[in-house]
Amino acid sequence: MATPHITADVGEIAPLVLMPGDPRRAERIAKDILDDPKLVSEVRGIGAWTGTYNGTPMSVMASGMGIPSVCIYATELYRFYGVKRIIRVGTCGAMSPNVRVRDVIVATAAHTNSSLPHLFVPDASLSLAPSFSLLHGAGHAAKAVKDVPVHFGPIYSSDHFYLVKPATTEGLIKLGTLGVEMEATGLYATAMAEGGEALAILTASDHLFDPSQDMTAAERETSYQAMVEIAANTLVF
Ligand SMILES: O=P(O)(O)O[C@H]1O[C@H](CO)[C@@H](O)[C@H]1O
Ligand SMILES: O=c1cc[nH]c(=O)[nH]1
Repeated sequence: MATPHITADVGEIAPLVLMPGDPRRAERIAKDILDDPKLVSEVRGIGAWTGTYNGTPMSVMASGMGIPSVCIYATELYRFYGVKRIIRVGTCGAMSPNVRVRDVIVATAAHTNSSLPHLFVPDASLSLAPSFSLLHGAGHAAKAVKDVPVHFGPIYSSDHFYLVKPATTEGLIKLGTLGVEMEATGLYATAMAEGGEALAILTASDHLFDPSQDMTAAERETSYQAMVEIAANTLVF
């Protein structure tokens, strides 16, 4: 059975999924960490690979950029493919002065400027949070990573990469927000709506206030080792 955006047969995508935004990062991650990775869908260039991670079936599939895109793929995976757990492995801009480029952030909540939290329930703005069991697992998995700082805290999902409003950034930082990206809110909302589990783990690819260490486009595709190690071990925790 295919969906409008995935051509894999049911059973060809594992219940555990790693989901970067970038399709090229997805392919690299799949080939790096999965044994015997097989390409099972590539509609619109969004590749999905399935193999095993330390003997457990696991898939890697990209989400594309932005909340509408991640909502499409996550909904189809939870609703039609029996996926149980999705962990986003993305890049973000660091906001907090305590986070440096290349640090890892585990998103304990996702603030947003998107209208999505208002769409599911009339007259309510949902609190968008990851599943507790994945967050708990990430706490354990992060302990094995010694060489990269791992921060736990809220992040901000923005609908516009370039619309950075100083007053918004300042207010978010005062509330302890660690970084900005574009999908976690959509993934957390979709998991709640579809009865799945979700978490976002991010690598800071740039800093809003100090561009001196910012990653190049190539580094954003390839610098993911600590984040992916935590995410894969959390999926199987
Ligand atoms: O690196 P990925 O996972 O795509 O994540 C970040 O990068 C993209 C913007 O450049 C957005 O998708 C944002 O969320
Ligand atoms: O969405 C993103 C991703 C990386 N860096 C940013 O500033 N924003």
